[in-house]
Amino acid sequence: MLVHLQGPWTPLLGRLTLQQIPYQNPILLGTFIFVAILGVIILVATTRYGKWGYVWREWLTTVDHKKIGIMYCLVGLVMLFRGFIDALMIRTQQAIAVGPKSPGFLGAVHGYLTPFHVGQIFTAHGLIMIVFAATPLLVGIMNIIVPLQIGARDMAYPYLNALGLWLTTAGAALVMLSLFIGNFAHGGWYGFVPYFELPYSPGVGVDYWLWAFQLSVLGTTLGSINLIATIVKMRAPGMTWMRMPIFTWASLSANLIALTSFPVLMVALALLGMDRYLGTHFYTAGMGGNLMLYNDLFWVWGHPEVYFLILPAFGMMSEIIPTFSEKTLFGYATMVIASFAIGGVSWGVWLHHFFTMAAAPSVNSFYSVSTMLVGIPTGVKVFNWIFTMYRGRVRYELPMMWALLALFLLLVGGMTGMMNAFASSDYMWHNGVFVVAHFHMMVLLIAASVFGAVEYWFPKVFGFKLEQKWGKWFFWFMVLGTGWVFVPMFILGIAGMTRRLDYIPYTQWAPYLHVMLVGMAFYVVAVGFFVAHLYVSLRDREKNRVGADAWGTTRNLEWMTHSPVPAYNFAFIPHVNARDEWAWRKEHGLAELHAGDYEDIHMPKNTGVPLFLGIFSMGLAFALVWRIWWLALLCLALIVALIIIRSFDRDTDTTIPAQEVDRVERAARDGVTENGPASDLLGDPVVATSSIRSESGGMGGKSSAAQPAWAPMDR
Ligand code: HEA
Ligand code: HEM
Ligand SMILES: [Cu+2]
Repeated sequence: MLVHLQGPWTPLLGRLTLQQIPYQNPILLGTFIFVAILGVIILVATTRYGKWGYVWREWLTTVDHKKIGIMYCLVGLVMLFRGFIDALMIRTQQAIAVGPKSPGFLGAVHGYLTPFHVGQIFTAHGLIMIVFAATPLLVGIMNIIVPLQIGARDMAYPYLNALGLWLTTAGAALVMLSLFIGNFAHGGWYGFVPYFELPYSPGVGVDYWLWAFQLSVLGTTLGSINLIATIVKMRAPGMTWMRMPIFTWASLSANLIALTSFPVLMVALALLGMDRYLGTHFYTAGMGGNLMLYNDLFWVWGHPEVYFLILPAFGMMSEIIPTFSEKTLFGYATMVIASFAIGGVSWGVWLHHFFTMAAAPSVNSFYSVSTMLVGIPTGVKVFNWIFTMYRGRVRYELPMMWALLALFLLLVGGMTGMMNAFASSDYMWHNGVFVVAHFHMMVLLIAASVFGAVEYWFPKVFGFKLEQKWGKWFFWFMVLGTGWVFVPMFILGIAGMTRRLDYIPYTQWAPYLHVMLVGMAFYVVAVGFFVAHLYVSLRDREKNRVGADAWGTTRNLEWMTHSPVPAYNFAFIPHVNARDEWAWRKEHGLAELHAGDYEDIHMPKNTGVPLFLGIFSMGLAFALVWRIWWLALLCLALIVALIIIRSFDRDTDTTIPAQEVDRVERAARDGVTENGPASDLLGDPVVATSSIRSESGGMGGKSSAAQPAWAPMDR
């Protein structure tokens, strides 16, 4: 039998005892066994196929923005799955635990989860979905696409880029670890004071929440510095501000929001940490602290954060809609202005998250009006997209379908957001599921844009298109799930159902809760179709190989270079002549490939330092959660030492020789080289074709210009 470990070693492990491992909980035990088996399979497979060297060289130590972006997306996808399982558990619990006679299992009075578990689940779901699923997916896509769109060879700070990835991953891993060692916070994703203070939440849950959050904040802030610097400083010659692709604009505005708001959250969490660890009183009413300070600081980040998420999603829609309407984007300049207007106003609306906290009516009115103002620039965007489609040759391929779903969700989420913005109506349903339904429309809009963007840019990154059949099933079941889960939620919200419930006494609400469970079944089927979509796409990838311009009607620079993109992105840095440069080149007959006298290309060199900084940061966070002071000091010392050692390292770059560039270019152009085929990102031989293999047709019908144009001016 496992017993509480007592003895001279106990102080060495801080608060950590064997009892903290929830082996009595069958759900967690099952999850642990599943994860352990999966882990062993991956380790054995990597060893069996001798891939450790490849994984280390090509991925773990990489500073290539494309690979870092892919890894960000993988982290986001894994966490999206975890967050989905959490949602499934909440919905199942609420469908069972309704009515006074509802049954109880596994030690719960109603349903199969205790209130403590339900609390942990919605807290983890909220935090994971926002900072470890949506954020990494968006940052990942920005990482891959922005340098390509501006004609750069990498990000401004490739090393910092890898560090951002590994810090975010460390935070995500910490949340996952809390499943199996200890527990997670159960007071909601945005935290409450004084409830999250030590006397009221003495366990490790809040500490896990605090440090995981803090690691992701650090990672995202570093990422935003990098993206801003890249966009400002690394644009190809000729790319003036108003020639910048719209997704790059969206990324710039989003990251300006991130850079100015994330540090506020860092401070908010640091002060809470000081309260918990050092006994200060920033947020307690006694000793001169102020409860409202936390709410203000948190939401001064929290609201701009949602626009940090939505602006890149808008950027994705703004790329997809013109391509599949075979037209240029309507109202480019107003799109840019609207992004910055949304970003600017986002600073002055945070109080709408606590209209009910008894501020003066004049204060509530101010924030009500400022919140509503956001509808104007957002509306500008909506009309611009509609006018882009108007009289265009709209092709309903998968990326476009996702973009249109996103547009629809924006209308529903936006209008219900406006309803929240009235302080008077918010008084009725604040803390209710109407608000939850509002923001799920918005976050599912982000998910829809991300899926659209993945469909859209996948061929650029991997060299082949995703298949369409299973992808469409996946799409339609997502639509079904969204309708069946969130329409009843709006109704229950108006009926007065509050959020975060583990038990619902009103039997009258049962039908709605059961309909929502059916919606979850649609989502589960959708996940199955998603897996089939990926599997079939990978299996049939040779059939779906594409040339540079995968969709035929693309418009920006990223479509000018090969698919998959070579390590150096562009053999020659392109010279930009127009907005929609690639469309311009196609129109001017400049889409022909010219081999040239390639030169050596100077690139950043791989390094394992960011990975180890991530690992030691996670160790530090874990030690702080459990108050294992020696481990905390050790990890801190290792982090400082690594930073110092790295700062003396002068050997941080490398050169791709001209012959190698020539080989890769020729392989991509002709599919043959003297030294064998070039490699793609998956490590397989690329058999690039000299003609495009897209079914969608090129500009004006049949596929035309497909290959990169290294025009003489591109030097
Ligand atoms: C990406 C995420 C995202 C986005 C984009 C938004 C966008 C908006 N949100 Fe939402 N919101 C959240 C995520 C998001 N929100 C989250 C996560 C919470 C809760 C957190 C928590 O408590 O856990 C929340 C909570 C929340 C509240 C607090 C409710 C409460 O706690 O009681 C309020 C109140 O005003 C609000 C309002 C709005 C408004 C007005 C918009 C606007 O930006 C919408 C603008 C869009 C449109 C209006 C549609 C398009 C426009 C037109 C077609 C033009 C014509 C229309 C008009 C001029 C009106 N949101
Ligand atoms: C498959 C899709 C999803 C489903 C079915 C789902 C379901 C739920 C449910 C049932 C809740 C609890 C509601 C309550 O308190 O009564 C919830 C809360 C929440 N969800 Fe989702 N969700 C989904 C996707 C997402 C995504 C993609 C995000 C963010 C990017 C997200 C962010 C949140 C947040 C922030 C909360 C609030 C947590 C809290 O109260 O502390 N969800 N979700
Ligand atoms: Cu808000």
